[in-house]
Amino acid sequence: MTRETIALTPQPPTAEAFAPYGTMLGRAIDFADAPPERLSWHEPATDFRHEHDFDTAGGVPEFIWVRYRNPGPEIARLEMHLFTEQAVVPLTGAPIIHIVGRSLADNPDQPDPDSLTAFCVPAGTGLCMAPGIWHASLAPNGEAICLMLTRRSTQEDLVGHLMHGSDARESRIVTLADLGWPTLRIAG
Ligand SMILES: NC(=O)N[C@@H](O)C(=O)O
Repeated sequence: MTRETIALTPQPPTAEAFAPYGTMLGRAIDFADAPPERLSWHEPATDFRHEHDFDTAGGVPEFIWVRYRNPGPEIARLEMHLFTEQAVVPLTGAPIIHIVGRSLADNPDQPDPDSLTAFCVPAGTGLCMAPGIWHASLAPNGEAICLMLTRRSTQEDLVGHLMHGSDARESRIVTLADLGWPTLRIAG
């Protein structure tokens, strides 16, 4: 790899732009005219609609509360979860920069640098990643509190790895410098 730096310019999340990585949550839609399969309801005081059937591959789903404080702009590590989808929904005013990517075609345990995209995710929208999607999150505008939906066994496995160094059986975490990558950063 000859590039000095991989610089990603965050883009707004749209259903189309995020489709290679999973499902965008909270896309703009006319609640009053949502198609029947969206199981929606609209009245003067309330709108709601179906967004997504969350898939944990049979595991126990788990909500966790996440506080991101890493301002970036560099991203040192990427991680992915082998079996479960994972959704991240910013709750406070500060948007997050969520970086996602897919694995190399010939090595599922390494991200493909050419597949990376950064999204600027404001409160009120969210991203639900498919299993195997590499990711990292930055909070350049101050701490961002997020709701996260994941799989309990994946979380237990991840926390055990982070706290005690046990083998991660349900996730992969890579340090990009160990892969010989140039600096990965958010542009600007
Ligand atoms: N799962 C978890 O707790 N955190 C990471 O997966 C993350 O994306 O922040």
